[in-house]
Amino acid sequence: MTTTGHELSLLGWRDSLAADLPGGTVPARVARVDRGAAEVIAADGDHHAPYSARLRRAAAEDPVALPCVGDWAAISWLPEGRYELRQILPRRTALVRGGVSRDSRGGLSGDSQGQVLAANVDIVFVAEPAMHGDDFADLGRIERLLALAWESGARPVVVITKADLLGEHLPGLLDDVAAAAPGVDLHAVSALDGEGVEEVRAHLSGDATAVILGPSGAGKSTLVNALAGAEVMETQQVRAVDGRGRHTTVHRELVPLSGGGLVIDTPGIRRVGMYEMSQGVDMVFSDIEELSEHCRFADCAHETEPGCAVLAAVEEGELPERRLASWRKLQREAAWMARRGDARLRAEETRKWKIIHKSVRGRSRP
Ligand SMILES: Nc1nc2c(ncn2[C@@H]2O[C@H](COP(=O)(O)OP(=O)(O)OP(=O)(O)O)[C@@H](O)[C@H]2O)c(=O)[nH]1
Ligand SMILES: [Zn+2]
Repeated sequence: MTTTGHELSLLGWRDSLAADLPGGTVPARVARVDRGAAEVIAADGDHHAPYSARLRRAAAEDPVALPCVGDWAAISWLPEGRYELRQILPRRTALVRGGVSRDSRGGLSGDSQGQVLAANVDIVFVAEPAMHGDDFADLGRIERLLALAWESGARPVVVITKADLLGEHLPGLLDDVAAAAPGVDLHAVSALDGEGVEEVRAHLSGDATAVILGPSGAGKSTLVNALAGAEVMETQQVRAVDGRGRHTTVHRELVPLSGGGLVIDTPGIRRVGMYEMSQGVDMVFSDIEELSEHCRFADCAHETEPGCAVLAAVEEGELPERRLASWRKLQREAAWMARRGDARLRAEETRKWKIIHKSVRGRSRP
């Protein structure tokens, strides 16, 4: 490899990926995707890299094969004087949208609705404002985003933003949030006075990649700017000179931070609410899962069953009623997503059979 390992490691490169790099290619990290091409960051600079014909064919079969922000890609320099994105390297983690399902080996496949939104993400910051209008932080929304985060394979971290708006009530709120997010690191930040920003940044030390999920107005862009120590979100137009001396303007959704680490901030991820999340829900509500082991009936739904340890915990004030309601809601939603996924798989099977039948019929005709 002709690239300098040092710079690549700042982009989150892992040496284990080198084995999957085809000959004649160099690695580059996808900073943004457009139809049929990606903006990538390589050791020698930023490049525009249209997809190879083979990659386009693979993506037409399965949209999960499409590059997404955060992917590591193998790019090659073509004789006609441009880069081509030949293939993507195996993903460590993937944030996916509904329509994508995981097979038993953990591989992904998707229908036309399916999409991988970000790849190789280590940390999901779940941002929730301490105050949103006149309301306090929404614990149910935190639980939902945590489920999505766990599902991706990345580690969630809860960030309560706009902490300055709460004053003396902050510790009380943080207690409630901690109860809604067992086993998850929790930080309160105020971008106004810089409070807590260093603690958040510490999660990114080295080469970790993070995404920020949270409602509109949570202060996500403000936080990214605080982490970057610059107005990256407003001034995303980065002029760069590529290896061949041409100037390209790159609008990045993957932002390398000067102090190490990278943050992904994309409109697509912000807007999306539909992911597969049944395993994620179990992770978020690990306290309820634990309690349910003490229910009299193994298949207890914690509704009206006698000897229900979950209902008993609510009764005794150990488990907030709100949290049980939130679990029910997300369970229902996850079950709905799963059924939808099953229906999709069945439809896909039927379609394949029809094609096979057609070709068989076609062959048997004289
Ligand atoms: N008081 C206070 N206000 C903040 C803080 N952080 C952000 N804000 C304000 O909250 C508003 C929304 O901030 P943004 O960073 O644009 O929020 P966002 O989450 O990126 O919003 P979308 O782009 O709509 O998703 C802006 O007016 C910010 O100035 C904070 O720590 N304290
Ligand atoms: Zn029960």
